[in-house]
Amino acid sequence: MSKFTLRWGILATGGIAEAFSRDLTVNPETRDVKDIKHEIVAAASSSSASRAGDFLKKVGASSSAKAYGSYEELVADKDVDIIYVATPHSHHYQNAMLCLEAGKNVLCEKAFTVNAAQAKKLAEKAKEKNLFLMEAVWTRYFPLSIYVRDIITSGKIGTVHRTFADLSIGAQPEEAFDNSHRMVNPDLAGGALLDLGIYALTWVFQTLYHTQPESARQAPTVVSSLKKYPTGADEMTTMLVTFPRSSELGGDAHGIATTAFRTTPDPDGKGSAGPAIRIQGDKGEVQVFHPAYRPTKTKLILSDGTVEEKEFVQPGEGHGMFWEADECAFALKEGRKEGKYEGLKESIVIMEVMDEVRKQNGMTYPDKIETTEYPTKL
Ligand SMILES: NC(=O)C1=CN([C@@H]2O[C@H](COP(=O)(O)OP(=O)(O)OC[C@H]3O[C@@H](n4cnc5c(N)ncnc54)[C@H](OP(=O)(O)O)[C@@H]3O)[C@@H](O)[C@H]2O)C=CC1
Ligand SMILES: O=C1OC[C@@H](O)[C@H](O)[C@H]1O
Repeated sequence: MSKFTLRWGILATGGIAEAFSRDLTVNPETRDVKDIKHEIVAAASSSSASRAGDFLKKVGASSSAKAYGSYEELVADKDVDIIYVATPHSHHYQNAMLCLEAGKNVLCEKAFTVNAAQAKKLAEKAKEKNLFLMEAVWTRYFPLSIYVRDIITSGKIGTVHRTFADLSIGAQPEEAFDNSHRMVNPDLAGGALLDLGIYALTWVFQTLYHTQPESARQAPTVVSSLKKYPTGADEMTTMLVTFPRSSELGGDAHGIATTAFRTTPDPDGKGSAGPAIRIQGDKGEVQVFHPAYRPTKTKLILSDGTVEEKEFVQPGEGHGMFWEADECAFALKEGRKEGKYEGLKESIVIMEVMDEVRKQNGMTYPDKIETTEYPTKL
């Protein structure tokens, strides 16, 4: 069988660019995916071509892959089908727009942009240019997430009324990050909300919004509380998200999404504290264990006494980012322009929730990273 080959360009050479690129080099057959292939054909570093070259060697790309010392050169490469944007959140809008303007399909790291206005502009540009664009929320594409969503849509736990989701990391930020680190630096759109809260929201949205019939999906309202870190970014944020639903679908549903640096839902690293995510229906609940971004364990508990625990062992080598990469390949092969398990409308609604949370709590970022002006030099 001839395989569809997706030729990747990697924009930036930091931590997640490395993890993602290594996953691209894992043979898809090790996860039973037979009809697509990934190839890294180029990488670019904003600092130097030699850094990009070292990166390509480190991740095991082919020796023919090209190394660029600017993102502009990468987007001009005719051999690149899709670009993975792996810069800090502050830069996603400018970098993704650069790719789209150059006619490239894009997979852009989370949080998609700094605000919803930027996300909308990217979506419009992708549509205008007939290009694929997806937020890289890798968790949505895990077999575990597909299993949980199937439980919900099959009605096994009845009507789902509420989801609790916590992604907190149990780190002392003063020790873990200096003030210029992207996790806490407002110039890089740092803070728990955009970096980690997005995963708590992912669980709330994929269980209370995405699992609804498309015509019934309505943007939620939110009330929130946010605690700031001395840099001005947030270190702890909690959101109560209410999804309006008709009475036939069970009436309103509540999502409680929370995130923090200093605490963790898994203090002993063994799950003794219980699940990080609880999806509650009127016939039972599904629990998902920490960490919300890369969970491997679930527990289904039904009111008839059924208890089913499941472990999702990662097939073969790799980190698990290949599932979202595969989705990009399938989408391009099939001519789809958006991700199957989180389209652009949903990414925008989630950005709107985060905008509202920041507004309610007076958390702003510098104008130059909130702007939709393109190009803007950062
Ligand atoms: N899906 C996931 O599990 C994860 C996702 N992420 C997301 O990936 C993105 C990048 O995170 P991560 O890889 O940890 O970050 P790093 O700081 O490790 O890397 C970011 C890279 O972006 C480039 N860059 C361009 N401009 C800047 C700038 N002004 N400051 C810093 N870096 C810059 C640099 O590459 P170069 O010099 O080559 O241009 C740098 O190496 C974030 O949006 C984050 O939310 C992060 C971790 C996990
Ligand atoms: O996306 C992420 O997931 C894992 C976390 O450790 C990281 O900070 C975050 O960016």
